[in-house]
Amino acid sequence: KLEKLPESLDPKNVPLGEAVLRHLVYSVGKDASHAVRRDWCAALSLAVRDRMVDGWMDTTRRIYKEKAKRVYYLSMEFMIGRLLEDAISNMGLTAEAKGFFSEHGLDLQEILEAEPDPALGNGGLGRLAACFLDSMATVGVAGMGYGIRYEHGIFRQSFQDGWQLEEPEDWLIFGNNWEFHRPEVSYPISFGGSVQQDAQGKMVWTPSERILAGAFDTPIAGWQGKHVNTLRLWSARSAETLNLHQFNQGEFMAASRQQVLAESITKVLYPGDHTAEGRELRLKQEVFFTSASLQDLLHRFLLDNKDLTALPKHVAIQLNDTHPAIAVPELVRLLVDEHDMEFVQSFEIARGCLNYTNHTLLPEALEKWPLELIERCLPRHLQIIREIDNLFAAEIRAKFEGKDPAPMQAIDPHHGGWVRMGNLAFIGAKRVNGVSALHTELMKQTVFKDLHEVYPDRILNQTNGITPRRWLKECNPGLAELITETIGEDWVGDLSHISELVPYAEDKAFRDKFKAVKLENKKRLAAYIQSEVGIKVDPTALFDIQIKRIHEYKRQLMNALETMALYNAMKADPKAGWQPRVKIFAGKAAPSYTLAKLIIKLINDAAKVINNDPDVDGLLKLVFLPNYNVSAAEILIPGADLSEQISTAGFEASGTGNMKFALNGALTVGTLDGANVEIKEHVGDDNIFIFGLEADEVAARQHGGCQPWVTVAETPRLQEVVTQISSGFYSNGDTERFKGIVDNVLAHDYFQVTPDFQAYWDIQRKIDGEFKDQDTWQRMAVLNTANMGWFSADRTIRGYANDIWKAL
Ligand SMILES: CCc1ccc([C@H](C)CC(=O)N[C@@H]2O[C@H](CO)[C@@H](O)[C@H](O)[C@H]2O)cc1
Repeated sequence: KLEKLPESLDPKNVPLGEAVLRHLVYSVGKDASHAVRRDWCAALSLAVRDRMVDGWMDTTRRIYKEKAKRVYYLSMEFMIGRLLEDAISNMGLTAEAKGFFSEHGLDLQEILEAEPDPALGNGGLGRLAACFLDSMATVGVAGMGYGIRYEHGIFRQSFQDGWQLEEPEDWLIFGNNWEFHRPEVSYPISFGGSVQQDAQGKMVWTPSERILAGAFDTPIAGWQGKHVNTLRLWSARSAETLNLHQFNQGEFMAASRQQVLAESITKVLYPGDHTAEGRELRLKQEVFFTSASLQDLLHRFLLDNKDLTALPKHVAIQLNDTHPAIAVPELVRLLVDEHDMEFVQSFEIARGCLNYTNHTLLPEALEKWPLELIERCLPRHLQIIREIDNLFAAEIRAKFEGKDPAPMQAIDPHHGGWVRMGNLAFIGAKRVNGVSALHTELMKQTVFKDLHEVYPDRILNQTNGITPRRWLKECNPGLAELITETIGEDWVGDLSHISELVPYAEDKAFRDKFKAVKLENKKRLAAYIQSEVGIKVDPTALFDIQIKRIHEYKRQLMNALETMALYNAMKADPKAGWQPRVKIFAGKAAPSYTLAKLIIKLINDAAKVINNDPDVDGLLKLVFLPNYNVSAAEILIPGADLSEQISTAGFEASGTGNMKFALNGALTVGTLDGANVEIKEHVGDDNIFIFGLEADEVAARQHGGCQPWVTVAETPRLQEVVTQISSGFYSNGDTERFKGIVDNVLAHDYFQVTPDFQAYWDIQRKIDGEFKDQDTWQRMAVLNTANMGWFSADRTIRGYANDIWKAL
């Protein structure tokens, strides 16, 4: 009877401003005259959330009614960024919100910036998951994100004398206005103990540790709020309550020991991007959210289905890399141990639902857990993994005479015994995909070569994408308005329409407007740089930006070395008519990654020298912005002229920053790596700057053993810079400080900086020339924006839905 609420309660019938004021007073408990920006931010968030709830319930009701196939996206990371501007835009409330606040002399932009940025991810993988949530809700997939509600996301980065400092990130300190706590949704997660066989021969696991997973739901509205899906994040708490007796004895620590231990599981995100640290707590985090998610989706399935053999018809599960790969034995365990199903049938059901996406080929990023740890923490899962390996081996022996299954199995008995999560995920999945065409081919030729031979149709490609809502409509309103006034607004919901801009590349008037928008964005970025690091940059200079996690394969070092060589050349002849450049870096290094942290220090030390040298004032500035995150990217990307995508070919699985820059009218300088290859195919060879060794050449050199010191000696500009660095030129004469970098480059140079340096220098000089011819440059820039339609995450999600999930 209460299904349909009285009209008067429908938030759509209350002007947004009134709803904001009502929440300010009755939800936030502040009156307008004393409210600060954060209070208005909270009130506006609650008012906008109200508008999403009806759509949310409608979507849920529709999914149940239509028995739509459900998609569950399991990810250890969701780098969702601030949600308010995105929700306002997707719900079509931007104008109304702007109007209300300017009416009251308040600036909506300032209120939006009062929202904390929930950095629940490290980098590409986490942000992709967030873009996918937006696209699944926009395209109308019944998709649900499952992850961890970390109390602390990726660390806050600051610099002390140029060195990276890490501090805990505190996104929840003022509460979270978007989530709904679901205390009634709670699942037990078990660890340790032992497994016995009962009289009926059934395996019974008696865990030594049990904690509870509690659900927190965040509504995810798609474009125009047509569909509102759910992001369910799990938080750990103890199954036991406080030990009151101990507490009264004053043993406060002992009394809350269980609570502290349990809550530590969802306390903080592991900051390792590409380095599997192999810590027990990390394994527990992976098991915790995976088990809670599988228990929850089975519970939901059984609400209106009885026959678990039908699960694959109604449910598709996507494993975001190997981090939730324990899902393979865990789903089998739940079906066998808790639903009394037969082992082989349970494995078939699990394999019918599970799909695995690989995001990296870096050996150190491929997770493998010590057998003894799995034995100790997950004795029942290990039994099941062994049975899966046996089933797999039998299948291989049956199908491939004389083929040894051992190298492909999950368990590697050698070197003390390991469980290889990549193999486990591959064996337990129906489909395995890479994230760019090149990466998927390399997966077949390298890490999964033998598995690909035995399962030739299992691997397919789904090239990454980005949501055009956050990464154009919201972060670059100037360009969005220009596009909409030129070709209408259909591009927001369907980015393939943006190709209607192609003819305007030939339209001088349009190019000038395009350029004017870019200049405004560069001025905004210049103000941000001034406020963040106190460096004044000229918005008419060429803004050359490299923003991403710091990693040797992403080659921030090669960019820094080229910058130092440019500095030398400018100093040698300041009047040579140089194209003024602002080199902008940003990105975090994993705290344990010393070489990456040393590269940050080198760039900061070089900046001190270059930015204070009057000889190159107005010609060259070097900036390293602290604490790069989603919100910073939303200011940096619209203000870029040049996008640095210079990874060692074969190492960047896809990249997604490359897509964001090109969509916002920046030109790419890059290698034929990851999705750069496909960006080149779509924007055209003349509208991108490609250089360097290709993946097969890199592989040949890495296996062939190269002599980087010889290459340096043969590359004068590089030699000069390397000599300067090792002589202490950038370190007040301290010849030791950057020894780690110099020795590494000269001796190993595994990531091929030395052989690619000259080509990189040459193409940068070519770019100087091209930028001077602004008409040509703007034509190329318009053609980049106009040809990026395919890189919408809506296209990617439709690919997953049609080729993998069968869910549309
Ligand atoms: C276990 C530690 C760990 C943590 C995160 C990861 C991620 C897979 C690293 C990552 O973010 N990979 C990036 O994924 C993006 C989305 O597909 C790609 O665009 C990037 O090329 C890839 O580096 C590996 C290992």
